[in-house]
Amino acid sequence: MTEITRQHCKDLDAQDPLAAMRDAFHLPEGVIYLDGNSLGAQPKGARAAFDRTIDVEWREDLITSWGKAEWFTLPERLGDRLGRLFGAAPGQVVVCDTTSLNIYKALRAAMGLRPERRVIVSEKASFPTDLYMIEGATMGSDYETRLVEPEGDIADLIDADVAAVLLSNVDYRTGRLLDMERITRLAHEAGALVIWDLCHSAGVLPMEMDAMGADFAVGCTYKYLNGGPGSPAFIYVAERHQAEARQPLSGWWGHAAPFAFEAEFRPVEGIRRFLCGTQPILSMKGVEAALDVFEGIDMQTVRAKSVALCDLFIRLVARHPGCADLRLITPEAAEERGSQVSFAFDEGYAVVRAMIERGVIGDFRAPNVMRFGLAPYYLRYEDMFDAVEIMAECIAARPWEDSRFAQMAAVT
Ligand SMILES: Cc1ncc(COP(=O)(O)O)c(C=O)c1O
Ligand SMILES: Nc1ccccc1C(=O)C[C@H](N)C(=O)O
Repeated sequence: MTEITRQHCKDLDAQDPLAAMRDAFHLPEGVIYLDGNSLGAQPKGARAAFDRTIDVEWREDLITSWGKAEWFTLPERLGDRLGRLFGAAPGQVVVCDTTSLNIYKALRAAMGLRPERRVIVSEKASFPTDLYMIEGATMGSDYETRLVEPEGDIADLIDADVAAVLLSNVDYRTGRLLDMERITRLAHEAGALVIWDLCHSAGVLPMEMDAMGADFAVGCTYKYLNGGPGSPAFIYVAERHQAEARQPLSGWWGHAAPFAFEAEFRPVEGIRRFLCGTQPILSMKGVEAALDVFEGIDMQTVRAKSVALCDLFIRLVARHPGCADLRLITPEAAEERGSQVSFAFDEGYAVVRAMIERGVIGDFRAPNVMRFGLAPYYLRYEDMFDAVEIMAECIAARPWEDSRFAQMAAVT
C-alpha cells in the first residue's frame, strides 16, 4: 500500500475548492472536530445574528418585530432556503420544532392520507427516537409496526397494507446510505408513503427530494447544518400532499387565520399547516446564520470533498499498524455511505474519551462504535492525518485500563 504522508494531505488542502469555507467557522485552537454529525461547529455569523435579535429586534422593537423583523414568517423563509440544499422547491419546507415532533406530525399525516392501511414500516436499527415516535403515533390503535432487520431488505416488508415507511437514509451508527430513489419507488408502487429522516444527510449530501417524488422528510439543523445546540428541526411535505395532509398538533400557528382567534381549527393552505405554536426565534436565528454559510455553495462540491475525506480517513486507519484492531463498519464504497466513518472496537469508549483529551473529538455509540462525522466545510485533509496518528497513540496507551474512563458519561 502506498504511503500517505502529511505533506500529501497538505497538498490536497492547497487544492481544495472549499478551503475558504473553513473561515466561516469558529474552530477552537488545537481541536480536530470530528463530531459534526452530532453538533456542528459554530458559524462566525451566529453571534452577529443573535446580537441583532437581542439588541435591536427584541430590546428596541419588542413585539413589532414579529412583523418588522419578519419573525412570523421565519419558519417558511428558512425552510425555502434549506430546501435548496436537498432539492425541494420553495413552499414545501418549514423550520420548526424538533425532529421527533416532526416525525410525529409526518407519520400522522401519512396515516391520514392512507386511512384504510394499518402498517408502518421502519428499521430495527433506526435512531431510537424514530421508533419511539412510531409507538407514540400508533398508541391505542390497531396499527402494526414492521421492522426490517439490519441485513434484511426493506422491499420484503412493503405491501398493500403499508401506510407509511419511515427511514433514515444514513444510518447514525454505521453511516450506511440507503438507495432513496429505489425505496421511494417501491413504496409508491405499493401505494405507501415514505418519510425520510434526513438528520445525517441534510447539508452534506446532495438530494433531489422533488425529482425523486418524495412525500415527507424531516431532519435536524444542528448537525451538518451547524444551526447550534437544539436549533429547530425541519419538515418537508411535497406540495401535492399539502391540501389533503392534516397533522394532529393543530396549534394556532397552523391556522388559516391565527389572529381571528376563531374557536375552531381551520388549517392554513400550504406548508404552514405543519406548524404548531410559537417558534424559538433566537434559535431560529442560529439556523439563519448557518444557512448564510451555504449561500452559493454547490452541494456536489460538498459531497466530493466529503467522499474524499472519508476515503482518506479509511485508508489512513487501514494502513496504520496501531489501528489494526479497529473493524470498519462503514461501507467502503462511497456511494453506499454518508459523511461519517465508524469502527467497531470493544474498548472504543475509552479510546474516544482519550482522543477527546488530546483534542480529537469524535463520539461513541453503544455498544462498541467509535464514530467520526466528517464535515467537509471546516475539516482539512491534514486533519485526517493528524487525527489518525493521535488515535493510534491513544490506542497504544490502553486507556481502557484508566479508571477515569470506566464510568460512561450521560451524553456520549
Ligand atoms: C436519525 C435521527 N433522528 C432523530 C434525531 C433526534 O432528533 P431530535 O432530538 O431533534 O428530536 C436524531 C439525533 O438527535 C437522529 O440522529
Ligand atoms: N441531539 C443531541 C444532543 C446531545 C447529544 C447528541 C445529540 C445527537 O444529536 C445525537 C445524534 N442524533 C446521533 O446520531 O447520535
